[in-house]
Amino acid sequence: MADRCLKRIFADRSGKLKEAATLPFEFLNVGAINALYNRWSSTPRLERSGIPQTVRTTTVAPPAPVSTQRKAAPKTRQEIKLLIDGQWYDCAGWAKAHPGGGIFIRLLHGRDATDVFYALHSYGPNGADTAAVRLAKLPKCEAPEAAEGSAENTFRLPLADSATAEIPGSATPERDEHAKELSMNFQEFRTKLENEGWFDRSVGQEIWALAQVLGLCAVGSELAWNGHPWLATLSIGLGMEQAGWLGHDYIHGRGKWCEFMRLMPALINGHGAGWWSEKHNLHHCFTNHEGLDRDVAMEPVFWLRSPDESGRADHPLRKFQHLYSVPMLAIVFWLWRYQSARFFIRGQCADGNPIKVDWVEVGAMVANYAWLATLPLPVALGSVTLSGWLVGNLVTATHQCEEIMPTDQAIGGFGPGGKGSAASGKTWAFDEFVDTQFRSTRDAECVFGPAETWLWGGMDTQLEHHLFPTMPRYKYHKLRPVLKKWADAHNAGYRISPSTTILKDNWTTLRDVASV
Ligand code: HEM
Repeated sequence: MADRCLKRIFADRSGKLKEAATLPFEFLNVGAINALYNRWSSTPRLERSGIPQTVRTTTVAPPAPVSTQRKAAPKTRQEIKLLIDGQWYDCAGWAKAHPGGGIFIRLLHGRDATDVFYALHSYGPNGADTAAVRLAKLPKCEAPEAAEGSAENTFRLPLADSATAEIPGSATPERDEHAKELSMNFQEFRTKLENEGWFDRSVGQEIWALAQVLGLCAVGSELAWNGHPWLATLSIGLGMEQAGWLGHDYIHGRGKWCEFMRLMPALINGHGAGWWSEKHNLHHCFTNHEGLDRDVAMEPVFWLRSPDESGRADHPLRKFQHLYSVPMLAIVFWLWRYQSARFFIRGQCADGNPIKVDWVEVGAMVANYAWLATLPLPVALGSVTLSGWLVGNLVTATHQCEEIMPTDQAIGGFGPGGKGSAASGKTWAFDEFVDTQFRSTRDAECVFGPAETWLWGGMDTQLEHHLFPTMPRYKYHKLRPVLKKWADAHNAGYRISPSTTILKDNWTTLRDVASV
């Protein structure tokens, strides 16, 4: 583990990685300490998942300038290279087959993707190891060539040398340096949590969570069929709301159980896992980065930065956004239904590449509409509206009032040639993953007791979730003090506010931007 971190830090500028394990003590020239360190350095992650770790050799190959210098854009459209655990991988072929969609791989070209890889994938300790096995089979390669002076030379690795790199986006040299250190320490923290079993799922908790959703929907349906529309709407609405949070947990989760349960959101809410995963994971990888995170890209309906600040064209709606924001969020689940259906009908993912239609999921969505059709119309309409309104208000509250990161404007949002499409042939600039999470969200302290915590469905531990998306959500509250302690020790900037404050800050942000 430490090995992996050190390889990333101590790659030298000539492009050769030195014997990473000895490096931290090299300047002290104390051989005994080096020997001890070598003996004690922990097993790398791929080895722990049963995969031989070819990266961990005495002479680390290939030469990988994790530098630090600014790099050139890829020579050809096909060149896609990612750095994971100190090893460069040629991902040009893999991008086309990547189960999460090619967009994620292409956007990370030329960058250290270690943190985001372990955050999202199955790699052993979190229920499966498919992604780690796949990674070990990818062709290894050398780093993208540096070409100083090139007009395309506009990007940096996330762990760039702050003294020399030109840093686009919202990062500054000081912040970049801090982000680099944080990333290194975070990997050790993650390993510690893995070893302590934080990623293990509990059968009892899984059954209880599912029983609540099914119970509320079943009771609600019974009430609806027996002439109690108000109670039925409340019961089904809450069931759908809880299904939203539970589906979120399943889709992030790894392993057979979560994989199987990915159908649940389609069955209860008509939301497709494929569509949602792509949208939501863009939010996870590039949190609060304008142009990529669609959770903060809602103009002209919601403006999080004024046109003066963002340089984008204004719209008359902006002046009223704080007035309509809270009621308008009632359309969220309707919108997600529409977008899920459109995903299949268009057969395309965000970067325009064709998707493989999951017919079982389509069947589950059809079953959902069949169930709704058996309910009285006001109950069906009311339940979807109520659940979407609750989810919409809680989801937006945890990010909208936080720092918005103006990504390299050249990404151009989702317009033509933007979003890291194959045609763009360029490497993008993002802020570092771990640091971004601390800057882009905070935890909420529920002030109205357990009922409110239940309604938040885990979103009140938003920071824990963003750092460890594959961890079961019922572990997050216990993790909170542990994370806080770690964050304080590393000056990471852990933040928490009463839930009422967060909701108010969210609304105030909209009002302030409206009044500019
Ligand atoms: C280059 C090495 C990579 C390999 C071998 C790889 C492999 C995989 C595999 C096997 C899956 C299926 C789910 C799983 O088993 O975890 C997956 C899903 C996914 N990957 Fe990757 N991946 C790579 C890089 C990346 C990167 C750098 C990102 C993000 C920037 C990313 C984002 C995703 C997303 C969003 C999903 C979908 C998750 C879901 O459906 O819930 N992948 N990847």
